[in-house]
Amino acid sequence: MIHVSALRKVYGTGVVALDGVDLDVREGEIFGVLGQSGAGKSTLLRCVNLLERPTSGTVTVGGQDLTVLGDAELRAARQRIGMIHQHFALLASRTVAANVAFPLEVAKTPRAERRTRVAELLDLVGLSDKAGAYPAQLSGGQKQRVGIARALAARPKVLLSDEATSALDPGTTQSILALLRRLNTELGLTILLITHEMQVIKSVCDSAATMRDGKVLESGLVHDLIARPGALLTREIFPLPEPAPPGSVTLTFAAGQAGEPVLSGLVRKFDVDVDILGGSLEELRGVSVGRLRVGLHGGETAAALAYLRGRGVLVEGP
Ligand SMILES: Nc1ncnc2c1ncn2[C@@H]1O[C@H](COP(=O)(O)OP(=O)(O)OP(=O)(O)O)[C@@H](O)[C@H]1O
Repeated sequence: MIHVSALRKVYGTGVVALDGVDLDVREGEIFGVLGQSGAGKSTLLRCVNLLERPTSGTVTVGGQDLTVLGDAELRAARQRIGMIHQHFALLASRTVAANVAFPLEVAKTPRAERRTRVAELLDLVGLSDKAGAYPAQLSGGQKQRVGIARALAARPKVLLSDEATSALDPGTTQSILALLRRLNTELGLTILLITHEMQVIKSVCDSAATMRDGKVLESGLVHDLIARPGALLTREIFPLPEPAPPGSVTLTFAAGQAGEPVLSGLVRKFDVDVDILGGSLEELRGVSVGRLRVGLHGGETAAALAYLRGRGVLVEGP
């Protein structure tokens, strides 16, 4: 649905914000781009709908290369790409309904159709009772729901989310993420979001990319990345002291394995002692994934490690 190739953005100041970014977002998935402040995430997102013109490279959305379009064609293409923002970007002097209606007015949608569509959208985000309220009378979560309704007014296939939950408390963050997941499922909406919050990646993203210094360091399906040796995402999700103590082994139990009695089998079959040095268990989109650092002593250690690998456990070290 979104294909970004060799994207480079050098600002007038000489700052290289994007330095050869490639990204593929599949139709119907939620794709999260994770990175620290200054990594280039916002620049990347703004380049995807050409709010920022890339210095070089291409951006294709729904099969259309946006970088070659003229102004009028680009305006039409942008209607198929909604966007939501960290600070909501609502018009303070307009009611909730009028905020949601705004893109429909710009698109010259007839008044009666506009009214029906606004009612549908407010119902979709659970704000039908706030149609006549002003943004100042809403909570942060409600404001973001208005932002989402407005972004979906023109029935886009793609939604871009610029740190949409960063200004919200954890409970409200979860409810907005649940809404995004529901819209993704019910409308088949493809969502590209940027975030610095690991919680966002853990709870809703199918795929993820990690950015640093204008580059994508790794990307793919979250569960595939977790199963990849040395993945940065795994280290972020399951922080363990680095470097690992000499002789220790780090085990990653990917989707579905975390509930299996693998360690007890290890002790029984190979007569090894297992020291647990650290670890944690996380839910990634509802599936348990675990990472454990252990010391193995005595018995048939090499055979024990081979057994773990044979069970599909990612074994790193010693
Ligand atoms: N309009 C601009 N003009 C010049 N430099 C810019 C501009 N916007 C961003 N930058 C620079 O580009 C780099 C990447 O910034 P960007 O905002 O894309 O990163 P980010 O990962 O989204 O960080 P944050 O979460 O802090 O916004 C930074 O060095 C930033 O200072």
